[in-house]
Amino acid sequence: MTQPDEAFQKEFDPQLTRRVLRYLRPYLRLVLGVLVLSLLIALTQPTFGLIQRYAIDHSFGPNALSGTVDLAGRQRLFQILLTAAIVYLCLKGVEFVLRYAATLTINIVGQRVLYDIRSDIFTKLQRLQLSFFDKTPVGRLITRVTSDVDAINQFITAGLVSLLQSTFLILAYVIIMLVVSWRLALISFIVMPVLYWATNYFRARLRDAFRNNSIQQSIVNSKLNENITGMLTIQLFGRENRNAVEFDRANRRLLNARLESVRWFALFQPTVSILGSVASGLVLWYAGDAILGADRLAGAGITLGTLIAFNQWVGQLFQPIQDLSDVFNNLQAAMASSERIFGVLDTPVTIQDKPDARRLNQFEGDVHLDHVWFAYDESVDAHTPDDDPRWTLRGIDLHIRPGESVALVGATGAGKTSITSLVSRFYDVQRGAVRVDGVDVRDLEQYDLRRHIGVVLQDVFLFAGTIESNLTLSNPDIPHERVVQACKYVGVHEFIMALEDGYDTEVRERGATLSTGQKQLLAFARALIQNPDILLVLDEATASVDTETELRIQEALEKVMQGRTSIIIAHRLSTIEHCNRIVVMRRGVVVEEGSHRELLAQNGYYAQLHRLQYAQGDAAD
Ligand SMILES: Nc1ncnc2c1ncn2[C@@H]1O[C@H](COP(=O)(O)OP(=O)(O)OP(=O)(O)O)[C@@H](O)[C@H]1O
Repeated sequence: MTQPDEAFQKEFDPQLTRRVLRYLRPYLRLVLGVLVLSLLIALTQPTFGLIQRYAIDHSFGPNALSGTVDLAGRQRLFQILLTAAIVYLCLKGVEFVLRYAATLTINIVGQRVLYDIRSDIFTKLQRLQLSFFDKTPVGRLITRVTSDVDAINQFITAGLVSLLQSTFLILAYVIIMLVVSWRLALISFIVMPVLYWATNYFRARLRDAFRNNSIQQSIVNSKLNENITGMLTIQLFGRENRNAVEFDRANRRLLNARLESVRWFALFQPTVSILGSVASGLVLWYAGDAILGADRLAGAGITLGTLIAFNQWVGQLFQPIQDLSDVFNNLQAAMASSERIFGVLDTPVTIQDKPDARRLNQFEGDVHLDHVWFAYDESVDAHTPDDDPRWTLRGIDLHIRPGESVALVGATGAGKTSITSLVSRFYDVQRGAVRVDGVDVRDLEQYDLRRHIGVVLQDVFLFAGTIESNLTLSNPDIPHERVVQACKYVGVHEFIMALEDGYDTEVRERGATLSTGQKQLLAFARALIQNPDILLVLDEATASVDTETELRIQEALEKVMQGRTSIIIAHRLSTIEHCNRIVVMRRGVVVEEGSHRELLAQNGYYAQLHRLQYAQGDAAD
């Protein structure tokens, strides 16, 4: 996806270039190979003109054409022509092999570097803390791993290599032309600076036009997407006409952008072609003058063969000059992409294991939030005043004993989910500590901590794969019997067996074909199979299921909670009445605590919430 807010180009930056070049280090031999191959290709190129020149001057020279050569002489001349043709062909064969080897090698290097960078980004993304993903849109990260990485490939194949190859070729042509006839060479070079400038100019205009094209295209795409997915709302609110006008505006901008690029494109090729004709014309005029015997050019050594060879060289010199004019643009585009890629790679990992992090094989399941103050905003620190509005949790004290079930309730945004995120150490607290089995989670290995915590998310995430692999999370050590046992336990076995391939049914489009309730039950089964010591359930999903499914989920939840420390977030208070303890939160603080009965008896905030929900329930009935 195009990111209109991101820069496409950046000035050449030697430091960034050095960092990209570092990725070439493991492939130094291949890079040297490309260098040698490019040099050899550059050397073969002007040779074709030389062979033709030799053949023409020796076979069709003035003597041969004047008719004064006898038959034996003619045969000898033909022999020369034949030899020249064979050498020409052989050399073309060599050129084919060289080009094949060069293209293959450079692309192998380019692709390997891409592979390395993609792996580096992926590894980094996996280590980065959740707060990074809160701030960075998914589309942008995907662009890093796809198009930005491709721009680095451009940097290597179209940038660096093209720079080398074009420079070698230009040097080879210029030297051979100067050696064969310096006068004709200088005449031919007159057009080259104009060609370089024109190519630069047109390519820059074309690139701008293409960029504008893709921006306008992405605007049209997102308008289409919005209109198609939101068609119900659009028709309900009668927004068709207004949306049509908006779409037409975007569509027209796309049309204009496309026409703009067509205009430049239509000018580009004819301009190059005219410049080529001017160069050929100049060569023809000057060489013809010399061949036809102008006195002032006597001794210039220009023959018919030289004329034909020069005509060819001039044409061939155009390509590397055009390529060269594009090299710097390619490099600049790659600069912007590399900067963005290194931006991700350099993001500091704030949540990481201490060198002496403790390992815990068995968890009791004691969870203690000890005077916890927490804010998502990274500019908040331990010294930020208590009344700062950026605090999400303000001095939470909550001790949950092993095997105890605690429900967190409160209005939306009160900080319930934040508490569960802190127990898994997805974020670090600014003040106080979160302790599991008496150990600060910051002193534990993250892998160990999370291995013992089972989380049932409100939006159950199903991966591409079978139902079974989704339940075991692709762990081959979990036997099928255990999976079936867990599914029977939470009451989802019959449903799975009714599917086309039972446990081997492929989950499509992240389980779009499964109902919310079914996904929730699968999530419970998954949690059971992983057998965690601490269970976090974010069960808002029950809010959107029917009463029967809710009862089944309720039953499954009770079973899953048995014997383990559980923290449950529920919006439906009926779900959590049976919990050992209910913690009521409001704006980041705990306002009430106790069992369902105790809280009702207190007649405070919980009782109020409870009354409200029952009133709603009655109204709905
Ligand atoms: N990843 C995040 N980055 C920044 N702010 C966040 C993030 N997650 C939550 N918040 C903010 O923190 C506050 C507490 O959110 P939290 O999700 O903990 O509330 P909650 O009680 O679980 O609400 P709900 O019942 O709606 O899920 C809210 O104001 C929310 O906007």
